Amino acid sequence: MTVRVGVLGATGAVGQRLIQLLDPHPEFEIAALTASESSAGKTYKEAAKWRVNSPIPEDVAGLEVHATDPESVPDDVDLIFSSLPSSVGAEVEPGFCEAGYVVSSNSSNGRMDEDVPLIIPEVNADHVDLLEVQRDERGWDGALLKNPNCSTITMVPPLAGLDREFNLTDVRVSTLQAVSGAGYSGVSSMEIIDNAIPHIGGEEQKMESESRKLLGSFDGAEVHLNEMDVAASCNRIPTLDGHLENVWADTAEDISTADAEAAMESVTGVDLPSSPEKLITVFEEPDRPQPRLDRNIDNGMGVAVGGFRETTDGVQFNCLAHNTMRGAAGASVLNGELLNKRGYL
Ligand SMILES: N[C@@H](CC=O)C(=O)O
Repeated sequence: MTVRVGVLGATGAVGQRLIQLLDPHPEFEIAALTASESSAGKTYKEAAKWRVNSPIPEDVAGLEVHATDPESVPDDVDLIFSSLPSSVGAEVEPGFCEAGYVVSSNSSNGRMDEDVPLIIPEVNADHVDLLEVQRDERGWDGALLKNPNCSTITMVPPLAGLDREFNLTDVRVSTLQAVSGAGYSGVSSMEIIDNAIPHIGGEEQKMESESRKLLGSFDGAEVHLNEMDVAASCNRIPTLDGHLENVWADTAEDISTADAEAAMESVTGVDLPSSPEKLITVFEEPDRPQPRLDRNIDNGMGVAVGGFRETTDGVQFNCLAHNTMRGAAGASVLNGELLNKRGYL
């Protein structure tokens, strides 16, 4: 049965990607769009400055955009995708859940809340049942589930393979993040052309905390954070899409580069429409993965790894994923598919 879905923040960069992915989706049908007050009452085509590299879907172009409040969204919408600025998400998402809507959110508010599942389906799908605890505690008919930050999503699948086989103790990561991560008006051309910016506000803290939650264990009542120590340094570079990351991972057990590659490849896709079969592609060429060449791997939903070297206490590698697909809109859609499959809608 087709699931009727709504998109909050539909005119933004991630909102547009969501529409691109949801329009042809085999399980979902776009039924409601919301944006800021200034867009309410306009058609989507009038309200959105469409910047995605495929035409605006015809059946979406004429839909009316509503204000972002639960009263504006029809009751027969079963699932809401949210890509709101975090301050707005914090204000409105709980109201949607209280009104009975199930929300798959890309916004960063609430990701570390104890009763909010933070999910990458190929890594920790079992955490979704934290929603039972959330519903009990908050008295919601709806539910709130989050995907992680784009730079965290890039490194966690390969780390999951290492942790399962060899127990991670320390992770150090330095990122080279594309400008699309900051949105259309995030970084000006004068700031980023011929430059690199060694600061992305709040990003390091997100990588350090979210990765420990994703690789933590769920005992049916709460998620216990993984005990590994994570330190991140985040940098913006002038690529358009695709976050590249240099990772140093220390393990409790001895590990060779071949062991590391095999452990990562054991983290495969899951049985959901947007999950790639393979998930992690290992490159043997020392100069891969690269953003321009490899960000669209598995329709932008794969993770590419390479550049393996043994270190004193573990292994060093590079990883790359498409930040607005696997790292944002695609991640939310995948979580929506999980919610549907697990009967939460
Ligand atoms: N916070 C991230 C968003 C992901 O693309 C960034 O700034 O790059």
